[in-house]
Amino acid sequence: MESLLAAAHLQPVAFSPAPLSSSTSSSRSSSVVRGACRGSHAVRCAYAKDAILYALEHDEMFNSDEVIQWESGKNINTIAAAQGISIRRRCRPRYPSEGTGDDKAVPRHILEQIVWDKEVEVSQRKAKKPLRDVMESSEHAPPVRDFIGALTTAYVRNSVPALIAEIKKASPSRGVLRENFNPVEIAQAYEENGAACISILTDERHFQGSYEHLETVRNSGVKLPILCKEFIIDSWQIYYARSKGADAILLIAAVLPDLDLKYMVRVCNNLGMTALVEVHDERELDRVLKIDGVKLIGINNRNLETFVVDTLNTRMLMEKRGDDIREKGILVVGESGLFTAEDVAYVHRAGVSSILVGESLMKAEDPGRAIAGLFGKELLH
Ligand SMILES: O=P(O)(O)OC[C@@H](O)[C@@H](O)c1c[nH]c2ccccc12
Repeated sequence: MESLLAAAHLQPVAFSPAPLSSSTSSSRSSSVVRGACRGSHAVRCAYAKDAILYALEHDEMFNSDEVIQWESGKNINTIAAAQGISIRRRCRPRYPSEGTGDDKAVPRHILEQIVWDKEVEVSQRKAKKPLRDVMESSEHAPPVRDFIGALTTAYVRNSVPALIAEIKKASPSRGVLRENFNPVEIAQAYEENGAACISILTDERHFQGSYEHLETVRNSGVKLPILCKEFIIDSWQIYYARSKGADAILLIAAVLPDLDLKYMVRVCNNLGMTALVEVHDERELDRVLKIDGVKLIGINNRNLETFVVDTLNTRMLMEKRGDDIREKGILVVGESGLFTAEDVAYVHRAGVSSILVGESLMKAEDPGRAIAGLFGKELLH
């Protein structure tokens, strides 16, 4: 404890990533110290000891957004807004001595609602399984499968965009998509019909998904790499997804400020996973193109705040930034609102080499057979 308190005075602490392999006592100490570094200078000094005690007691690691708050003295929502992010974080109290200040706030749209619900969910999950335990479980997970490799091979094999086929029971925009829902049967059908990868929704509250779906599909004998489709707001979730067998994870630029994105991409890469970084507009795409280590970008045709879907979005962004993307060797996934072979050909012409499809497959009587309909031919696998 002495050394922790001493270390807490060696401020400012530059941002450094959290421990990536295991939670040793020294790595734990450093995260605790970073956790202590919050608020204005005065607040920081007054709370340093409290914060360390609190962090030790709760075994909690703080995320980069909190470090930026401390470093800049600005609230995370102010920082995020300056980057064009409209999602406000709920700012729950960290220390017993803090108040929330925005108890009466109401979410402005569905994405903000989802993120706020997610903050509650994640803090409950973390309380049950602290970071060091989840990191340890992730070390015993089944080996990571090569998500990007699977996309590239499928693209070369079929000369049409590689398919990431989604398993999604419901969505906030469309309600329940499929009553007869057996994730393993659907995954097997996707595999038999030439999908390159599988995406599985794990959010329970808004999509009726679960990590159990992911885990059972991963242990079912299906060989395709799996994307964990989540609303990631905390690196804890990445380790958790890995511990359940995920090979790739979604990071949404509309939700995560730059430093969180950078940090989380790095966590994914260090775990051998693929980060699919999702953008919806030019500003988000430009932010993401500045981040080192991004290998896969998803262009979402759906605006997550309004649900409006327009495939023109993929074309427009590829026209504007396609050269830059190709130069960096980044692969692009066209996401959402793809129902017909014409839709797929359209985004293919726009320059994408992979697509992510959920609704049109989930609504089909036979989701496996529906794949051929999407491409106008059977896929080889
Ligand atoms: O069902 P669709 O329109 O084919 O879309 C699939 C996928 O793109 C969509 O589920 C999605 C894209 N980005 C997301 C972020 C969170 C939840 C879901 C999504």
